[in-house]
Amino acid sequence: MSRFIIALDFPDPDAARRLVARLPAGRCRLKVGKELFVRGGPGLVRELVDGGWDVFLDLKFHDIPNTVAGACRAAADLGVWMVNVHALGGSRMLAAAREAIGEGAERPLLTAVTVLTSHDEATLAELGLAGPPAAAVDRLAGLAMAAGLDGMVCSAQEARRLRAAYPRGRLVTPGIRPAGSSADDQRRVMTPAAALAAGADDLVVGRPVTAAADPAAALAALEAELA
Ligand SMILES: O=C(O)c1cc(=O)[nH]c(=O)n1[C@@H]1O[C@H](COP(=O)(O)O)[C@@H](O)[C@H]1O
Repeated sequence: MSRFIIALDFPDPDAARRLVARLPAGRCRLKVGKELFVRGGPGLVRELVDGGWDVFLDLKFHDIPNTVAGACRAAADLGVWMVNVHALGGSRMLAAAREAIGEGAERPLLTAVTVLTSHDEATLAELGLAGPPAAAVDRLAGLAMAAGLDGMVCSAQEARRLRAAYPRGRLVTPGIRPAGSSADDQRRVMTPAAALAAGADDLVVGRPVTAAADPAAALAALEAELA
C-alpha cells in the first residue's frame, strides 16, 4: 500500500469528491480533517470508506477521557482506517481512547499528535513549553506509546529519533513537501524521500497535491521522488 495520505482539506464536500475522483485508487490513502468533516459529516466519511478508500479521520480529539473515548468509539463505528488524538490530552485520556478503540481485527489504528508541525520553539514557548520542540515531542510520544497507541503523528524531522526509540510505533508525518516547493504555513517540513529515510511510515500531503492543476501528476511526481 502507498505511503501517501492525501489531506482532503476542502471547504466543500463536492470539491473533495471531485479531487478523489481524480486520484488513482490504491496509490494513496485519504485524510478527512476538521474542515471537511464539519462540512460533510460522517456521511461523507462513510461514502469514502464504502468506496474502498482507507480513511484517516484526523479530528485530533483532545478533551476529558470519557468524551474522547466516546468520540473514538464513534470513529471506529465509521470503519475508518486510522483516527487520532492529541497526546497533550494526557495519559488518562490516551488510555481511555485506546480502550475505546477495542481489540478487533478491523479496529482503526490509533495515533497521537505530538507537537503540531506548525509549531516552532517560539510558538511552543508561548504555551509554556520551553525548549526545543524535540523535547516536547519525546515526552508526548512516550505517553502515547505507554498508553498502547499504535504510533504518533509527528514532523518527519523528529522521525529518526522516534524510530530509534519506538521501533514498532507507526510514524505518520505531515509537513511533507516536494523538493524546492513552498512550506506554506508549515514550519518543520521535509521531502518525501528524506522522511522515509528518517523512518516515517506514512507521508501526509495536502496542498502540493490538492492545489495542483493535475493532482494525479503531482502524486506521481512525489512517488518519483521515492524511486
Ligand atoms: O494530524 C495531522 O494530520 C497534522 C498534524 C500536524 O502536526 N501537522 C499537520 O499539518 N497535520 C495535517 O496535515 C495536513 C498538511 O497539509 P499540507 O500542509 O497542505 O500538506 C493538514 O491536513 C494538517 O491538518
